[in-house]
Amino acid sequence: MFGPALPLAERYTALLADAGVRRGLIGPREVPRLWERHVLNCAVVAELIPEGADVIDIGSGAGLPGVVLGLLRPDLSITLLEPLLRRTVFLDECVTALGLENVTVRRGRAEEMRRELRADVVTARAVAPLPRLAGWALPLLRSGGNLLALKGEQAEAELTAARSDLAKQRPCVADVIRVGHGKVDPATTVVRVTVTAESDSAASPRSQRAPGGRKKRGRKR
Ligand SMILES: C[S@@+](CC[C@H](N)C(=O)[O-])C[C@H]1O[C@@H](n2cnc3c(N)ncnc32)[C@H](O)[C@@H]1O
Repeated sequence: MFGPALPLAERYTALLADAGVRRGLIGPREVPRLWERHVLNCAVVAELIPEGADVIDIGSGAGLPGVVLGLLRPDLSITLLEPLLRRTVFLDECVTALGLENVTVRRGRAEEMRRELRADVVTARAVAPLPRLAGWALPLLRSGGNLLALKGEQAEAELTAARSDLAKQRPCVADVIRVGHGKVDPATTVVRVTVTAESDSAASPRSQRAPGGRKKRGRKR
């Protein structure tokens, strides 16, 4: 699945198992299942993200899924958004160690970034219940953009309970999809919320750029 990025994925997994565990960012019991349950589980989400997209990963923690997406997809421009210093220090170290020129670490809370950040895709894994997460993520999305929330088996129930909340926040459609069949078991469950076309007078010209309109950047290995 990783192709030429496999050595980077292995290096990142080793960083999680070593410094990630020592600094309390990953539980020691997760080490035997880091690859299957964490790295692969996040990697399969890449197939939902269009070429050249700007991505914000809210609540990156130790870098899941943002670092995995960044190393797998050099075409993406990824912002790892994380409020806790201890975690942003680790994320900066990962970005440097892996030479990820397409990944930027930003310390802050998602709800405080409305004026500063815009993206085609927002990802989040294990960060907040859907209504709260959508309240943080939807203002950061360009029209037509997607929130991809990695959720557990209760995703359908969570979405059903959250639908009216979502509709109040911004015009959108939402569904639950499972990605990575045959690559990861169980497949990764994603709640996808797509912002539908709207007349958004607050949108900046930048916010209306289509994915892929950005010049590609190379990666230093
Ligand atoms: C349970 S951890 C999940 C980390 C990672 N996404 C993962 O799956 O391993 C939740 C993360 O969300 C971050 N977080 C909490 N509130 C946030 C907010 N308002 N904006 C951005 N991140 C937030 C926390 O600091 C923490 O790192």
